[in-house]
Amino acid sequence: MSKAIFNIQNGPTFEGISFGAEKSIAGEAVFTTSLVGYPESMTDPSYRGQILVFTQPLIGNYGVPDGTARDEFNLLKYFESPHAHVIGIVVAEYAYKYSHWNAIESLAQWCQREGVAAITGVDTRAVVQYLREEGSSLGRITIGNDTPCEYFDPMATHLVEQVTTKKPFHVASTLKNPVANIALIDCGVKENIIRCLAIRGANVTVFPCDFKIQEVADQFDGIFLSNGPGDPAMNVKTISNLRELLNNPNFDKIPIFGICLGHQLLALASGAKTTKLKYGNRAHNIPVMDLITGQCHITSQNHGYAVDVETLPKDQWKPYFINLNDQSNEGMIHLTKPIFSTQFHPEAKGGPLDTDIMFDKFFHNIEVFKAQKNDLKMEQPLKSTNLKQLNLNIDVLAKERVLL
Ligand SMILES: NC(=O)CC[C@H](N)C(=O)O
Repeated sequence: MSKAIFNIQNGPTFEGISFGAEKSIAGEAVFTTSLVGYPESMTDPSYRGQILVFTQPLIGNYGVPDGTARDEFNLLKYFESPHAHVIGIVVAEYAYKYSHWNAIESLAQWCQREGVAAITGVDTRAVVQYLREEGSSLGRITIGNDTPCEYFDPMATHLVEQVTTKKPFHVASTLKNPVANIALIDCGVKENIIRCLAIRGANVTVFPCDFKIQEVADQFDGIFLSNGPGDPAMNVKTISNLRELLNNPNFDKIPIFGICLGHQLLALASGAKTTKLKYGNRAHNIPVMDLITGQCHITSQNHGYAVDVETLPKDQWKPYFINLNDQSNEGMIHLTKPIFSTQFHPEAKGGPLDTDIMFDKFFHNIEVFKAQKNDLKMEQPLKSTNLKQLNLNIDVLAKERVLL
């Protein structure tokens, strides 16, 4: 067992014990107040490049499930992507003994295999007090007698490029008659988002982040914009593709739904701005209010940026949800088109399932769209021949994300 040191740039230093990879690292230090769900959070691509501080004091007590287990859609059953994306974790007390029916290894073993630095014995309350006062900060974990890494800001890099699928892939519905064909722009999609679409009967074709969606949108019944890491403004190509899609009157009726980064990209494509929050919202119990119905929902969240609601073009969009803790924007809805987006995560994993209804709303919009297409006799089912012209024959597409 080596000693480890957790430093915050221009801030305090904490000494502890290493229980993960024997690898010193540097990144952005952020905290989550979630009580459970460390395997899901650590494999969520949105955490790419970050050092995650858990405020839940005891971490590791239920071990880590089988990261290769698959469900009926060939999606990962327990992980949100095949690998860990956090580069380090900071905990108050690591549970050296774990027990759970589906655990196959300890958190320490998994971190060691995945190259994630981990430190235990840290007063995480003090870390959070510092980050809340001073705002998100860079941090580093130094193992043993290693020379400390230089501080490094992952937000200054294009993180989405590192996590998006390298080639399109296809997740087929298990229904004999699938209800919709959805195109998903993968900026680092969580497995459970794809599941939430597939479980409702959709075929989901997943495209790399900079894929020209405007060129194939007519083949689909709905478009989904995924979550993802980093500063949303870095995604220049994706934003310009979305802008073309939004500005093309042929696509006025196609339903679009974006979650978290997807919400931010939709806002940027519409001419709005995003800003960095002081320390972000990462938790499973954040209250948001639906500004249309006045209903309050408890939501799962993981973001460091937010849409500046004042910059939303008011002739096209209105805010949909508001965060009841810090009044930040939590979603938007188009005034005339079937498009909406949420800053929070309705797919949860982990977290409360209250806002699962957002997926139902998307499918309702799809149903309306399909009925309109029928009326106008312009139904265009997903024709693999058309996609073939783009080398996208769905029958030969990969069945899972294509990593480097
Ligand atoms: N979960 C996400 O999609 C995060 C979005 C973005 N990277 C942010 O931090 O705000």
